Amino acid sequence: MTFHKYHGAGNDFILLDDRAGTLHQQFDQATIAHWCHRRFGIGADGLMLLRAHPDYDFEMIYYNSDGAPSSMCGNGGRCIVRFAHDLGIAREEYSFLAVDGPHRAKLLNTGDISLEMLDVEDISEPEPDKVFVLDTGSPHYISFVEDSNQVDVYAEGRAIRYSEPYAKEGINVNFVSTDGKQLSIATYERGVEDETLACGTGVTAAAIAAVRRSGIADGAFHVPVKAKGGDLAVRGVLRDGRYTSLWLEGPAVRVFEGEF
Ligand SMILES: N[C@@H](CCC[C@H](N)C(=O)O)C(=O)O
Repeated sequence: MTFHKYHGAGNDFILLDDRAGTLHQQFDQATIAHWCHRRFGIGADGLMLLRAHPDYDFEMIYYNSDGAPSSMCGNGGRCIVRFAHDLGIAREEYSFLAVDGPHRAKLLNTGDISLEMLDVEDISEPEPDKVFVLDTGSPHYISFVEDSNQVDVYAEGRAIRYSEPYAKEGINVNFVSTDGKQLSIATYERGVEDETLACGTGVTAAAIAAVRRSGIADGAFHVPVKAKGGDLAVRGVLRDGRYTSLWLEGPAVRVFEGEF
């Protein structure tokens, strides 16, 4: 079987062309976890299948590196668009179905890929002005800190991820700091159960939390976000408490392909 390796700002994935729709019969959760293992397998934060779909350019099926299917992956969404393009599925604008619903995506002149994310309205603030919890396709805990690069992401992220009320379903934990111009972010991902170099739904959640925290009125926003594996940005519009027209932009790069 041919596999393809891609990354989006260091968030890396194994991609499989499953347009025939037969691959899921060939592996189970333990096999995916084995392939994603960084010492005994190919190594990746997740695995995706690109499936044919009658109403969309393709369907994205996503698994975390623990081998279990999970919720939306923003960097995965951007990488699977690049994969579709590399497979010869050429579009001005892509339209694909993911676990959280339909998405549009575009290849930008810079070479980056921009992915439309679902609207967000429900945001809770367990610690006002410091901690925000919201779902951008995947659930995120956003904690504003002095310097995200100084946080022990594995220890502190894991402690929050396994604390009540999050332990059962899990949550992705993001430490975010700002210099007033851009955000810096470090993320602990559930299902990988470790720090990853970037998380697209996490970057989207951090940008929304930063806009909310700034108290700005309705209007368009553009938030650059520095993840440990690369630079991303989120564009959007705040209207009557609803974050809409959300586009996540950043690199999505083919690394190599191989056989197993
Ligand atoms: N890396 C992803 C998020 C993947 C899903 C997450 N680990 C979860 O299970 O919630 C991204 O780029 O958004």
